[in-house]
Amino acid sequence: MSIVIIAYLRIRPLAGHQTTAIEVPYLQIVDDLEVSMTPPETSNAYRTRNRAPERYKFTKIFTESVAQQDFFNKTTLPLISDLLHGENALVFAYGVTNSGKTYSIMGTPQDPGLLPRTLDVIFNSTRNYLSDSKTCVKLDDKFEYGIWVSFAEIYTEKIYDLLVPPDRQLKRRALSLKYEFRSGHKYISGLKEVKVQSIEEAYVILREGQRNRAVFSTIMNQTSSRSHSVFTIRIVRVPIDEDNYVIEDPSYVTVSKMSIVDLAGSERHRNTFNSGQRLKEAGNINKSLMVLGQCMETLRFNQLKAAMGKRQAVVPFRHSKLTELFKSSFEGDGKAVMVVNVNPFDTGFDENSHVMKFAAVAKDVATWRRIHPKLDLKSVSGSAIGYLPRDELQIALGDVDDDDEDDDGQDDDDDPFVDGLITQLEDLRDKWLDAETRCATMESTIRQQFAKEMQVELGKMEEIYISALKRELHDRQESLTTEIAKLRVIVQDHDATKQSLLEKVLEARKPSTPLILPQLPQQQQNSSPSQSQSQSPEQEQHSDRRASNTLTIDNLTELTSRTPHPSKGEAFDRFLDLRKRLRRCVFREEYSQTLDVMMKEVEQFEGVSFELVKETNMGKLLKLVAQKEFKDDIYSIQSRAKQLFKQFAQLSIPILAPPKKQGRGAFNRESMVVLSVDAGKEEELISEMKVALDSLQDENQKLKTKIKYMQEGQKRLKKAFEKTRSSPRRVSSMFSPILEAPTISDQMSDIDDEKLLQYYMLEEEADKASRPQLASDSLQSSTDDYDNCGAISDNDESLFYRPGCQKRRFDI
Ligand SMILES: Nc1ncnc2c1ncn2[C@@H]1O[C@H](COP(=O)(O)OP(=O)(O)OP(=O)(O)O)[C@@H](O)[C@H]1O
Repeated sequence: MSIVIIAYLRIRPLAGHQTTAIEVPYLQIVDDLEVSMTPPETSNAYRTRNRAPERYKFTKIFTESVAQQDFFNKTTLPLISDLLHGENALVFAYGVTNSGKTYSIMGTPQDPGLLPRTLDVIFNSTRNYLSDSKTCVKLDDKFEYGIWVSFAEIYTEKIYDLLVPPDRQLKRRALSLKYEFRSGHKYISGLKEVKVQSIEEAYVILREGQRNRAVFSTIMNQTSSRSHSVFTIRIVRVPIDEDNYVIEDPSYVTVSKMSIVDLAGSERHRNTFNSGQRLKEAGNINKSLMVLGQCMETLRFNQLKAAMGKRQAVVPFRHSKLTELFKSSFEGDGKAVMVVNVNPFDTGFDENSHVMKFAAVAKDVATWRRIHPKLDLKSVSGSAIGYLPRDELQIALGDVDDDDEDDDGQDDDDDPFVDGLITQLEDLRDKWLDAETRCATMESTIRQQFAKEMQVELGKMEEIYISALKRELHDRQESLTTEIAKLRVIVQDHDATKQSLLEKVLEARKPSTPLILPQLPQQQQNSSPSQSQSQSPEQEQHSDRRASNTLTIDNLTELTSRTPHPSKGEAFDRFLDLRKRLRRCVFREEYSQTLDVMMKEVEQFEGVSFELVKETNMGKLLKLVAQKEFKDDIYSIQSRAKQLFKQFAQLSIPILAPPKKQGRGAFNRESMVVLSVDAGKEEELISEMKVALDSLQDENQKLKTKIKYMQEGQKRLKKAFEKTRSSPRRVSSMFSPILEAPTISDQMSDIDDEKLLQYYMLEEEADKASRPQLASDSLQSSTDDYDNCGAISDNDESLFYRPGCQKRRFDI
């Protein structure tokens, strides 16, 4: 049957007068079995490891409020029952200094700890006398119990007897560990074991040991927490027969022990600023606690290896006195109970985390429980043997303590040859164990070294990686900065362009440079309130003066539908080439016939536009030539250049020409509007203007056609009038307003459809009146048209209102 090491956690309360040194509590109780520890920022764990909370499980957690009695009942009482039934037990308190180990084990006179209470219960149970606590274990009354106690101290890897007072020289004799052949376990050779008959005797022994410990501490200038104290209670259980005699047969005697250990504080010497003896102490404490930790780890590994069917490693029990002594307990000979003490109020996270980690490993160690043979009391016979001191008992039980210095050695029945072989075997066994241990230690050291090196390597790699990342980041940042700078320049350029455009727009908005457009039809005027504004007289004058700079609707159209850049065409190349040749000739002063030929070429160049001249810089060159003085200018180069320059300069006039002077068909001053152009709305305005222009052109076309028809009609009307001089007065009075009226084209703007209709009516009437005499082809063809529309009578108004006819007339 496997058993695990039992681990209890006891949290020390903060004493009433104390104030905590820990600002933020790092230990939280999750439930009865689990605590969580969050590394605070000040801890090493926070700086070096991950910062996630660490969780630790225990067999049970006792909070600050637990009473000593309750703590004892739940942790140690069950072990006492086992002990009195022949099982071994180990209780040890583990924790940093000041965490409450001694308080848990010894307690105070008013509130005793586990050890005094254990003694109390043992005597309550084995004697008929009950102490005040009255806590006891129910036992079979067929046994007699002998109780022996011993008290030892392990200090700097040496074992001392606390029940031996210091001698006159104040010297302490260190005891050695011996091998008990029968059980195969180590015991402290020469340790005084005192048989106690009552609880009082036991307390006296306990106090004696504590006093000696305090004296030794003073002698050695040590503090109590620097050593491990081991109090052992040995129970010898002997059956009694029906006649109440103790059965003397040693095979029916069971010996069990319970050790209660108050371990030294587990703090590390680097945190305690020790030197000299203190450092040695710390080193040795650390050694035994470290080995204890290693043993736990190895036992745990072996457990896992066993599960995988692998070979088990040697547990380094022999590396310290503490582990060597309690090897059997950790190997399953009885229960092992660990009391983990923590003081989260004035002990740092790192120290307690170390304790917790140890506990976490130890808690999971499972060992195979050794079953002690049960006594069959029915078959017991013989005489009683009574109680014997341990050494006598050992002899009675046949134990051979080979290397015990205090023992004389051999039994008379022992064979020296066999003893020699056994010794050799022991030596070999020891050597083998040593070798195994060295091997395990080496492996562990190598692993640690390797882990350290790996850590260093990983650290380096991390550094390299981080620096590479930084470099990369820096490069990217730089390239981004450059990119941003470039973009800024572009934005600035754009801003400049925008600015200049805005300035132009503003310039255009100024009353000095109005954007003058012909009055739009009613519909468009309504859509743009600004268009309904008319010019003030000053503005009119101004616009007159600057007529050449005014952007008219014609110019606008011309500008927006300007032909592509001349440099793209073949004419441009030729003209440019011509200019280059001309310039070369002028600069070399080759005033020969060549220059004349070139001038002729320029003069005869077809399709010269203002832009072509401007883009090829021909204008400038001609100006230059015009200003140049020629000797014997037989080809009149200078005057020809002047002429050409003027001629080319005039090419620009159609584009930026002032509005056509007023006249028939031109836009009069009243029909002009001044538009203010909002920034960024130029495009919109231009497209609006285009639409307006289109509609104006349509309108214009229609009007022209109407005028043409009217003129024709007027001619015909005149003719008809001449032919019908003899007609009734009524007719002539009807025609008189028309004949006196100005020409139709002059009235163009006043003519609307209504009037046009009247003209046609008169024309028709005159036509009808003269029809008998008329035979002209033109009129005939005209009446043919009417005939096609249907019958015509004098009063037939439907002539003009019949859809087909009316449409034909108005569609023109
Ligand atoms: N559960 C507790 N309730 C009340 N007081 C306690 C408790 N635990 C410890 N103390 C008090 O805390 C102080 C330190 O405790 P203790 O001496 O037991 O610590 P320790 O771990 O044994 O230290 P060291 O390793 O130095 O021996 C003592 O004054 C003790 O009375």
